[in-house]
Amino acid sequence: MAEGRFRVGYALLPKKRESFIQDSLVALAGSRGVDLVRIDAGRPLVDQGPFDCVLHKLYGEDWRRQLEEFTARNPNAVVLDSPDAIERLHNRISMLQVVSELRVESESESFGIPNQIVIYDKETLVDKHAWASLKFPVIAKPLVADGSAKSHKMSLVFNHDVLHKLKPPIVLQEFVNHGGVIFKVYVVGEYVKCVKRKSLPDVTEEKQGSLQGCLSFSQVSNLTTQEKNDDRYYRSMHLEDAEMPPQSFMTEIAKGLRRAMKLNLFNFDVIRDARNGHRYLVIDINYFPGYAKMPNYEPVLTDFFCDLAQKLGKNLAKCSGKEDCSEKSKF
Ligand SMILES: O=P(O)(O)O[C@@H]1[C@@H](OP(=O)(O)O)[C@H](OP(=O)(O)O)[C@H](O)[C@H](OP(=O)(O)O)[C@H]1OP(=O)(O)O
Ligand SMILES: Nc1ncnc2c1ncn2[C@@H]1O[C@H](COP(=O)(O)OP(=O)(O)O)[C@@H](O)[C@H]1O
Ligand SMILES: [Mg+2]
Ligand SMILES: [Mg+2]
Repeated sequence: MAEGRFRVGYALLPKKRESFIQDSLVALAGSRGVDLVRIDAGRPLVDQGPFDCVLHKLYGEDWRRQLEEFTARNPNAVVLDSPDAIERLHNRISMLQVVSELRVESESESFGIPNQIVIYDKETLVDKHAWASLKFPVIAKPLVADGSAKSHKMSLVFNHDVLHKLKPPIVLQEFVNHGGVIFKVYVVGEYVKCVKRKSLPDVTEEKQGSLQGCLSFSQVSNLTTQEKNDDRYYRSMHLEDAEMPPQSFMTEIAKGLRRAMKLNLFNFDVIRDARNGHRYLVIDINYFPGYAKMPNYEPVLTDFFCDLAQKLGKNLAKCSGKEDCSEKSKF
């Protein structure tokens, strides 16, 4: 292994690779002694490398076995993050369970999750005892959150008459009015950054009465600028006017989640309850999200890799000046 260099192998799907592995990140990391090296998912992981660290967002039994074999042969290398820890985020109930168990002291702010139930079969869906505790409207979310397009398909349901149309297993979660703004809290090891995005508009009682059945949607916070420009609602919204949540409170929640989940790379979606401006609700946690959309993602990720190298006892040889000493040929 090259002396003084920290080799990070990455195994990512093409879409993620294209957004995350930007030349600007590769160059900056390289200038600080960190080489980002693509892992070929078509070849056994143990035949590739050497790697000090494996960064991944791939799933499946075969990949899990490959990581186990890699760790057995390279006990000093780090896998970011462990498949068992990531697995918790693939189920929308276990994902938010950790939030319910978290304790963070604050005199003025509080946090939690919206009321929700899980429904595994059609019979329970039409059994009114099952959803008697829920207040409509609710959002129906697929129980599985495995990154597939299907796992992001949701419905806003205004009354119980249309519940029979839904496909279990699903989570029925109370829709909480939040002023159409969602906060995304990005975590990279100890670094925490909160940003604002546009979300679903509030549902007023008047609107609820006039709306029939349910509305389907998918990945609202990822709508393109063009889509937002075309839409009357989004045009009328002024994201810049929304007040940010207290940074220290979000940081404490992030730290607690990181410790409890044993994850380094994730983000979580938070909304502020319109009925109580001091109450925050966590509605979603995502493994290895779109970091390229986080301000300054290159230095943040590079610092994270350098800190990791240091923790692993590796002294990095920095390049001098503007010289590019990353292993470019590997990309
Ligand atoms: O593609 P991007 O950059 O929009 O990132 C997606 C995330 O967007 P965000 O960073 O929160 O704005 C996205 O988060 P949201 O759905 O917006 O909460 C997911 O993390 C998504 O991963 P997956 O499909 O759940 O495995 C992420 O998708 P992948 O890139 O992992 O496919
Ligand atoms: N309980 C809720 N109350 C209000 N809006 C919600 C709620 N849950 C989700 N949303 C809206 O739906 C979007 C998608 O839901 P989310 O759980 O984040 O799924 P995904 O994993 O597809 O991002 C959120 O970004 C937010 O705009
Ligand atoms: Mg989300
Ligand atoms: Mg999600």
